[in-house]
Amino acid sequence: MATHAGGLNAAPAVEIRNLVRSFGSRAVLNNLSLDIRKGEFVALLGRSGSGKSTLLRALADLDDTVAGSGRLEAPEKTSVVFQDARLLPWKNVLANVVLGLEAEDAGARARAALAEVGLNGREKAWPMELSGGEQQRVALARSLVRDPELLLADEPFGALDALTRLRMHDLLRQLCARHRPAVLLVTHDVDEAIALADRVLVLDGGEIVADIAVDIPAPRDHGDRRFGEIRNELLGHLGVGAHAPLPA
Ligand SMILES: Nc1ncnc2c1ncn2[C@@H]1O[C@H](COP(=O)(O)OP(=O)(O)OP(=O)(O)O)[C@@H](O)[C@H]1O
Repeated sequence: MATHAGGLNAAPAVEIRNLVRSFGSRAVLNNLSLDIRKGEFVALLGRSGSGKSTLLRALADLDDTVAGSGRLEAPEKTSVVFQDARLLPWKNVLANVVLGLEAEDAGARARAALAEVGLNGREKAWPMELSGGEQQRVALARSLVRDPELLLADEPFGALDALTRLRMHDLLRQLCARHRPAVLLVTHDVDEAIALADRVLVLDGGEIVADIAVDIPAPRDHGDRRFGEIRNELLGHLGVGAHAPLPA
C-alpha cells in the first residue's frame, strides 16, 4: 500500500467499498474499494474503456441510470472539470463562474477566482473569445469558487497543446496547494500523473491494480531517476513497455 505525502489530514474525503457498476452483463467496476484522504491528490490511469470515467461519474453522482451496488461516500461539495470547459456561450466569463452560486458575495468571489487563474480583466469576455487554455482556466475558476472538498477532473488538459498543458499543471498545483481539495484526476498521461499527484492508481479489469505513492519532492523533474522508475512501473501495469506509446 502507498505511503503518503506529509501534511495531509488522515480523515478520508472519499470512501468507496465494493463498488460495482455494470452496463448490461458487463461489470465495468467490479468490487472496487478506494479511500482518498482530505487534501490528497490522486491520479487515475487506465487503458481506454477501463472504467475511469465511470468511476468519476459515480463519485460525481452523475450515474443514476447505471446499474450498480456497493458503498460510496463523497463530500457534498464536489466540483467536476471535464476535457471541454463546458461554458455557456451566451454568458460572459464572470456569469459562467457565478452560475448557480447563491452566496451574497458571489460576484466578488468569482472575480477573485478569475484573478487566481490569471484571468483578471477578462470578466466580460465571451467564451468564444478565449483560447482553449483560457476556457479551461474559467472552468477551474468555476470549480474553485464553490470551495470544493473534492475536485474531480476528467482529462482536463487532454485537448491542450503541450506548452499550455505544462502551464496548466503549474496552475493546478498552485491552486490545490492553496485550497487543499481532495483531487481525483483522470488522465492518459503517465508523466502528468507523476508530476502532479501524491498517489497514482491504475484501473484494470474493474479494479485498482496499482496504487503507487509519488515520493519525489517538488518541483518534480521528469529526468529524475525516481521519476523514471515510477514511470516504468506504471507503464508495466498499463501493459506497455517503458518506451512504447500508451495505447489510446
Ligand atoms: N452509457 C453507457 N452505456 C453502455 N456502455 C457504457 C456506457 N458508458 C460507458 N460504457 C462502457 O463502459 C466501459 C468503460 O467506459 P469509461 O468511459 O468509464 O472508460 P474510460 O476508462 O474512461 O475510457 P477512456 O479512457 O477511453 O475515456 C467502456 O467499455 C464503455 O463502452
